[in-house]
Amino acid sequence: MQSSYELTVGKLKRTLPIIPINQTTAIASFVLLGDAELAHYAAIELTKRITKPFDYFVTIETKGIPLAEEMSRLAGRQHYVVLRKSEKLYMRNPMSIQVKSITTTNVQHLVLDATDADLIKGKRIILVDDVISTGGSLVAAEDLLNRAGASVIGRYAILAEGDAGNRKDCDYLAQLPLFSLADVETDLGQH
Ligand SMILES: Nc1ncnc2[nH]cnc12
Repeated sequence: MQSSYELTVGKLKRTLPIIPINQTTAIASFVLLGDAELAHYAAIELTKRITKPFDYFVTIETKGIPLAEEMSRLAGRQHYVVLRKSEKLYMRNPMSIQVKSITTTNVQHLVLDATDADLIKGKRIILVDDVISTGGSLVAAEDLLNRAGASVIGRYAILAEGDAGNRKDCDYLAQLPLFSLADVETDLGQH
């Protein structure tokens, strides 16, 4: 098996390194930060697919931010909301929820500033992120948004990883496989 993965997103191609994340599994590491071309192109393609009326885009810190920024501009939205990974001193009454992600070992938090919570109360939300994988971040994000009185009416990501490719409630541009670490190591050992 290969030690990198050739990703195709519409007209764009990227070579992703395959990185172990635990004893058994490796991922093709997709880092949207810094890839202005891909963020812009993916935003155009995903924004085209939005058919329902909505009020705000919401994304999850960190790698969803460039995508939400581009999609907001394209959809003519002045403001979008970022669920942060930690409380900041400048936040007013932050609301928070626990989340476990595939790429981080520790339990993380998603945090919503009360100023943003006030903004999205009773509003229709489209969640956007770079990759949907286990869905853990998405579930936590939706719980937090529901607590704030908002409802998620759409979910868009550039990539759906592993089983997320079977989800019917998310729209995405390409699928990303998960890799067995045994296969990756066998391959690396041959070079
Ligand atoms: N393949 C991947 N690359 C980068 N971040 C991820 N988060 C979940 N899956 C990922």
